[in-house]
Amino acid sequence: MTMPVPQRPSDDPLDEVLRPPPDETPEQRELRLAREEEAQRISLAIDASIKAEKQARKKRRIVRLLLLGQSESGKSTTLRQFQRLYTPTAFREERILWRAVIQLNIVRSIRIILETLSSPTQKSPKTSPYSSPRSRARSISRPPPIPAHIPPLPSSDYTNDADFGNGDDFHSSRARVDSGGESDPESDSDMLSRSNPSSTTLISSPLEALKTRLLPLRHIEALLIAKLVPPNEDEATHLAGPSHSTYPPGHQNGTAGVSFRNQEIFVRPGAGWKGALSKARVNYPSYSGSNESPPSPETGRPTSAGNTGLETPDEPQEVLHSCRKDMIMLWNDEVVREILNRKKVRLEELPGFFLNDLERVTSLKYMPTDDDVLKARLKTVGVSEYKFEMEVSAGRDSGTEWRIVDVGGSRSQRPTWAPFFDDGEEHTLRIRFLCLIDLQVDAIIFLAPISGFDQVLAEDRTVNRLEDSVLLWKSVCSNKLLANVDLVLFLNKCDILEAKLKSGIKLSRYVKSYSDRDNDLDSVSKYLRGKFSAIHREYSPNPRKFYAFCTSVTDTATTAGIIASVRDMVIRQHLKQSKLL
Ligand SMILES: Nc1nc2c(ncn2[C@@H]2O[C@H](COP(=O)(O)OP(=O)(O)OP(=O)(O)O)[C@@H](O)[C@H]2O)c(=O)[nH]1
Ligand SMILES: [Mg+2]
Repeated sequence: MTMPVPQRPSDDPLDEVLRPPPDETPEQRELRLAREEEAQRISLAIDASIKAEKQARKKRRIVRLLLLGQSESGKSTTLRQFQRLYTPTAFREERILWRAVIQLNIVRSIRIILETLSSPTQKSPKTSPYSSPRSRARSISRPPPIPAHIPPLPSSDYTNDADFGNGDDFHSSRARVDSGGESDPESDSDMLSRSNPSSTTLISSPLEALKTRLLPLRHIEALLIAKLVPPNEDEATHLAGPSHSTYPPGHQNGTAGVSFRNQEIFVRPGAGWKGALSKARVNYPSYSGSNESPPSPETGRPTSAGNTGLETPDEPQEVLHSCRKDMIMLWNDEVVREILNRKKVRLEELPGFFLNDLERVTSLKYMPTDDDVLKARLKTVGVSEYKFEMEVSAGRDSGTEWRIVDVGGSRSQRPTWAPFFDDGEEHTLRIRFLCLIDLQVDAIIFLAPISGFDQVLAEDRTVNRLEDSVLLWKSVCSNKLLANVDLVLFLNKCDILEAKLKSGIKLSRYVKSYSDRDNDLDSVSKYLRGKFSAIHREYSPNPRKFYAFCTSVTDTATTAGIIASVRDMVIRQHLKQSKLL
């Protein structure tokens, strides 16, 4: 007699999951088999690419760096510094492409000034030096009757100097952003118009006349946006929603009635926007890398970096050139400066500031210098990897392939970092696996712009920038998946920090624990470095070295030395890891 053998449950836990459903129809079966085949194909392709990558890493040196930090922290600028140092020829050849970005940065600065002048402001003290009759008498902006109906300027990126006293270390963690105090829409117009009370028409004032003369800037702003932003990225022009234009009404073009005060033009990292510009670029056969571009044979002056067909060649530069005297007059006007000061609009500290170089950068023969390229501002969205091999001229490291991953740092962009260290969803596992384990990030450079202690995030005006950086740093340090990745901290924008401290802005006003320590660069940067170091020590899953530098990544001389140290450190780490492969 034979006994029935009981069915033993499988030892493989996946068996249960993978077993086809008992009532599967022939069509469902076919579908399932096709899906399994496709999954198998993808899996094999991934395995092949992992293998190829491993072999490549063994054969030649591939060093991978990830740049992290909040928006405007200096990630893309650091990337440009690497490119400048390691692929100088390519960097130099690309400088002309940055001219369009710089043109847009200039237009934006001028627009901020005009909007600031048109917005109502707080009551100034009776003894305000801003209303000195002498300065008014010398000013171009003497009698503009500012229309009272113009809506207030959106608050600047700077927090008010209120004591928020919420128990946190950061006074401004829930910063009140709008300028406090009593609103007095007439105080600027008082200041600007008292010397000519009879002027009533908009056009009768020098400021309004000047605004009218600057109208073409609005047109080139639209052109430049069209040129820099690919057609499928048109949300770039709608980032913050429209607000009222401060250009005089009636001027019709693509952006009529809409102000771009609050929005920033962005690009996805990678060669996309450069490609679009360079395809249209006129070649300069005799270009030798001097600071001036060679003239075009037909016109005797340089041609533009790009031509989308919307413009005559180099139209933005021609317009900027023809408006330069007015822009210079506006920026150098005493009363204008006083109003900007009073409203705490510190353009010099905003990214993409070129107003002190207007004569040079609006010249028809203008070719951006290395420093200009580093100062230009173009926001990043998405995540992208830049590969570059060191040129022979870069010295002993030539032949090493560097892969630098740049990400967009604004809050809406941070979910895109997830593949690098999110341990959440299962579908990200494979990507993380690729990025961190097999492709390996050798180090992360984390940028914390410590000059932002009195600023709020552009995308969330309730959050202090320094506090945001600290929280981000904490999450990077504590991430288990990054436990073996070296972290390098750049306490960045030290040049701006120094200027702020020198101008009398006190760190202790925003960071309570700083109390009455010296308010100078050395003391402040040491203090903040200590804070970041403590977080690193406390939150790192495993003990690891702490590398920190006080940086101004727009400064080529100091940054070259720092990048050399980082490079040596990363290569050492890389060699250590390759031995483990
Ligand atoms: N003065 C000064 N400006 C800096 C420094 N670092 C960066 N900048 C400027 O700050 C602006 C923002 O820098 P980016 O490199 O674009 O910032 P990012 O981190 O890439 O920002 P997102 O792309 O928005 O994430 C640029 O105009 C830079 O020139 C610095 O150390 N000092
Ligand atoms: Mg960027």
